[in-house]
Amino acid sequence: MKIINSDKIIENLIKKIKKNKYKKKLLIISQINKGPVLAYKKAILKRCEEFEIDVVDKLFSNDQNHIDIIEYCNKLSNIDGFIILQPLDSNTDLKYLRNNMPFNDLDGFTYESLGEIMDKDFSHMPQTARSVIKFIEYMNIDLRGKDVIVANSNNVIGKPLFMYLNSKKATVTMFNSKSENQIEKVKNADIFISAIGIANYYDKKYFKDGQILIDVGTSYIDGVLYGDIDYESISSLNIDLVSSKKGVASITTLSLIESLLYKNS
Ligand SMILES: Nc1nc(=O)c2c([nH]1)NC[C@@H]1CN(c3ccc(C(=O)N[C@@H](CCC(=O)O)C(=O)O)cc3)C=[N+]21
Repeated sequence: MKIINSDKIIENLIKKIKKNKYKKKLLIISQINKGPVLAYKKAILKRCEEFEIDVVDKLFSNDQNHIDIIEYCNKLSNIDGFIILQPLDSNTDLKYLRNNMPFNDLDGFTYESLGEIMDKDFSHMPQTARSVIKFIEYMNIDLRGKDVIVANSNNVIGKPLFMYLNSKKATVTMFNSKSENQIEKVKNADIFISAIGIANYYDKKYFKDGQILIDVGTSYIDGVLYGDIDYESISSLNIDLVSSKKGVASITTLSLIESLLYKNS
């Protein structure tokens, strides 16, 4: 098992970010202030401080909703990009927000961005999917003709990655929670990308020599980070692995900032 870590990707992203000469302002919208949302916000704020990027960190309360959010946004000026940290409160209408957010979309949120992705324009790709692509590019993987399985079917990982991989002429299978015969299917794949969020779910019986595995899962149990794949059980296989540690999650924040600085519309 060979572990591919993010060190070099991070180094290159930081170099690129430091080259930027223009002052930029990021809008972060959230409605809950704990768990993974808070963890991500703190990671973003820390990097923004490091790179002297202005931030509007706006936390809405649970009795506010999409109308309050859009009203607030329409009064703001000089925003260069936004991210809405999910989930929002269930009373906040995502559809309304996807139709009405007035700023540059950095995390594949708006219907316009989602529509572009369907049309092979990946400039507003969600950052988690973008970070998976950064690893694929870093590993120099030729996707043409490859059998790729994506174990995730949501709007920020599975569906955008499906469109991207398809555009690169891979043969893509997207799993969902009802997918059957997974062992047989995963075993026959060239590349397996997992984001199910169940610790150590995929073990040795799913894999074989020569495969490339990208584990996007991050489950915390008693403060310890686990991926979807049981690394210990596959350690003797000849596999290239992007593990959950020093993996996809470790570059999403920098990728977000890269998009803020270099993708203006
Ligand atoms: N619209 C939206 N997009 C998201 O991508 C999104 C979201 N909402 N809601 C919450 C979850 C959670 N999530 C995290 C990502 C990185 C760290 C994190 O800690 N990153 C560290 C590094 C961690 C490591 O080194 O592995 C960093 O970037 O410096 C935490 C949490 C994103 N999410």
